[in-house]
Amino acid sequence: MIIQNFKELATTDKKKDCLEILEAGLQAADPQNIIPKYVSPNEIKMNNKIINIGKYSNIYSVAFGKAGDSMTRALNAIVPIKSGIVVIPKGSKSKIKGKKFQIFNSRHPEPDKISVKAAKEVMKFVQNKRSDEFIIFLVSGGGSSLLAMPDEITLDDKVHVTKLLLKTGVTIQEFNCIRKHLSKIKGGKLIENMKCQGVSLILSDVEGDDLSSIASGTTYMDDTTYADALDIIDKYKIRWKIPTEVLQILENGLNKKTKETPKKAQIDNFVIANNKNCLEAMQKKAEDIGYNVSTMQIFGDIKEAVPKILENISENHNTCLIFGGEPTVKVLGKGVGGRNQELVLRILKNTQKSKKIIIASMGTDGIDGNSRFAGAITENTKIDLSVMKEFLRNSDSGRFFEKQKANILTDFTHTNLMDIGMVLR
Ligand SMILES: O=C(O)C(=O)CO
Repeated sequence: MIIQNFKELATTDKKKDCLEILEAGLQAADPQNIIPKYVSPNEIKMNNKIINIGKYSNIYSVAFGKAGDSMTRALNAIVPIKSGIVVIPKGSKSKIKGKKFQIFNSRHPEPDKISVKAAKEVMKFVQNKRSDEFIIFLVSGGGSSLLAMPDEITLDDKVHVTKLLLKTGVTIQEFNCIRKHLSKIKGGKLIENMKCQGVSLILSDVEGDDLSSIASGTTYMDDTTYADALDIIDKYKIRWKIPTEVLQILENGLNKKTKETPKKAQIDNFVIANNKNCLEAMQKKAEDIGYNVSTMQIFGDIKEAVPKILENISENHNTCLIFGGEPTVKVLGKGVGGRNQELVLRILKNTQKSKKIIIASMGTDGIDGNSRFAGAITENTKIDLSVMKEFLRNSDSGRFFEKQKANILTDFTHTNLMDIGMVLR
């Protein structure tokens, strides 16, 4: 079981069903179940393409992102990896045994000195490999913050811009467009001077599996420009909050004083799993239990995502609306909580008059926003509207559900395929 407080939360049959369906989604997101589908000791098979890795003199791995440790363990169990690097978030403990892999625990969602150290090591490692050698990159969301190589700006400025963008509610594509244009490693720059061959196996946590956005396209390329980065800054009217030095870098790029990010991919980048795989596994589980299932994905502003979910809730019994994706939230107060807990609270607030339902949502990575929980599960019991509004006003949904003992606990799950949730009747 990945959900650690399953028993405590499963207080009714319906809640138990709901938790079992979530659990199926989490299992589908587990790299231990994903990597063996595509990798064998001598081959990587993907999209009708076969890469013969057996012919290289040495095989190495470089993993960065929330799933880095688990992806490496799964790969290392199949392929004879000579050595590698793993960069995962602080607090998520590596389960790798032995000394073959260098492990870095850097900060997420804002980078820290370890992110810079790890980026330098990864760059050196990649550039040192010979043409008869091969690197398997294992990429997952979170990678953008875990590897940082600020370009002509200080780490403090990079952290400042990251915090600002996180609070502004920009989309991940917009966020990473700016990050790629302030970095010496993102947007394909990591592999620009690589002499050996390689492939990138990717867990997608971005809408439409946009390769140039997942972990900032570090092993891919960039399809955005300096002009796009500045347009995003103006769209959200945050120019005045950005340090002059940072704006200068972007303006220099716009005026062609510095080179654009790479526009052509050098190696194959394959998405080996995405959020839809979780939803499919959840649908199967729910149907096996006996529910009529519908599925949908939600992206964009959480306030617009909620009405879409409400519209799709069935009035019939034994129905299950499964949703995935990743809405964005604007952080308002100094509360505790993440977008999943907030989503559950918003649905709860809007279904006070509806027949009995179970509402749940969680991050497949196990950590929702600044809370220590993955998400929340609740029944639509009557709650004072003003109380819910107050918690929402302070972005404090985590504390709201803590009081109800309704938070879902998994700890770091060592994967990241966005969010999963459902409304079950
Ligand atoms: O860029 C990142 O690190 C993300 O989480 C999105 O992939």
